[in-house]
Amino acid sequence: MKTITVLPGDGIGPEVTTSAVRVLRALFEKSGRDVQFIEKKIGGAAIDTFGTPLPQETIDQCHNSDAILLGAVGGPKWNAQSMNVRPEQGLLGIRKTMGLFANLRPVEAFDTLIDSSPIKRSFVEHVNFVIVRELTGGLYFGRPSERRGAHHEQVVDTLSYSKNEIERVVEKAFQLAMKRNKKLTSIDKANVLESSRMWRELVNQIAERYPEVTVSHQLVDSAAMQLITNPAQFDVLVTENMFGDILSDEASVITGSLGMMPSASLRSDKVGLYEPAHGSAPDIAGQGIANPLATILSAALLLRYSLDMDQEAAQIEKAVRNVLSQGYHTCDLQMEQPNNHIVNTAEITDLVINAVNENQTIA
Ligand SMILES: NC(=O)C1=CN([C@@H]2O[C@H](COP(=O)(O)OP(=O)(O)OC[C@H]3O[C@@H](n4cnc5c(N)ncnc54)[C@H](O)[C@@H]3O)[C@@H](O)[C@H]2O)C=CC1
Ligand SMILES: CC(C)CC(=O)C(=O)O
Ligand SMILES: [Mg+2]
Repeated sequence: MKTITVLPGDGIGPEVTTSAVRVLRALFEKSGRDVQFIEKKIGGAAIDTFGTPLPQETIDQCHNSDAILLGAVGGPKWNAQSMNVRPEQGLLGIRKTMGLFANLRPVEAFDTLIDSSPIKRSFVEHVNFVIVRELTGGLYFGRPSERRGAHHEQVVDTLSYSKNEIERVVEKAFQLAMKRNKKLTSIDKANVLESSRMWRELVNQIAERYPEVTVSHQLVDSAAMQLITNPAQFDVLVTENMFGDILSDEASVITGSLGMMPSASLRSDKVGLYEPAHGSAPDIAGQGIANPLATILSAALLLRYSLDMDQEAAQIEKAVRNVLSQGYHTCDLQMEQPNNHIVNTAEITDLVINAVNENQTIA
């Protein structure tokens, strides 16, 4: 039997993981797969119960899982707490403890959502790329990271990488590019940062083993602009942890909403952690209106990468497309077509499950 650990977290986290688990259960029932779901706490919810954002029982359970499905962590309730008990530390901690160094964030402009993006239709049409974000090193993990001085008048954060940390994520990005359109864009700040210069050197070295892949380098500031002005040029992007964090929220604008961007955090074996790219959205939490599609699409990635269930993954993706193409969407998406229906989190989940059940085969 396979085990999926569910970490709902905070804010809209429990709302969107509930949706994704419902879709997964429907699929497992249909395909006769024996999969158990075990829920554990992380983030603010864990601080409230255990005094820590990443309790040992959560870590142990994740280590005994085939895959992890996570909602989101954080919220204003925990913002006043000192840094070592912030909910976000739970998320960073589980990624690091599990060694999940490669975060894949696919960006696809679905036909029916093209006009939901504020970017011109001609720029967004046919866009389909994946951001590969380094996830367990870089600026979010470098030490020291602290306040200094008698009056805490100074502060330091550190961007640190070993060769191996860069090589393994770049290798993953090349492997992905080989399965796609064989185009890799590495994003850095090599005109300023030593870490970026080493990053660039290693990308060029690894490129020699992938002669079919066309490699280019872009500075992160210009890449941020080109993501909006010419997103169709991209196939696979690979970049440092914080650069990838920021660029992926920016890229979500192409999809119509942050609520449309799934992610898979991977390592060398099949175990992975799957979560939407968005946060806990405290401004809409508890209202039942969150868009669960990023988490449902993350569940599809879970099936593909951790459970070898490619066909079922494709069924979820097809179901999501079908529901959107019928004009159903949550209120974060702006749709102006005539058959436009705004629905809530539970309703869009029901529609996806119905669409999964109706489509026995993949077109
Ligand atoms: N992976 C994680 O657990 C992440 C956690 N965070 C945490 O989340 C908290 C809130 O952060 P924010 O900066 O507000 O970012 P956020 O991603 O939670 O929200 C940004 C905006 O997007 C909207 N939004 C996000 N997801 C949505 C969805 N599924 N459906 C509809 N609308 C959606 C929100 O309502 C908000 O207006 C913070 O504590 C932050 O640290 C932020 C990013 C990722
Ligand atoms: C705690 C943050 C690094 C979470 C975040 O913004 C993300 O992973 O996208
Ligand atoms: Mg982020």
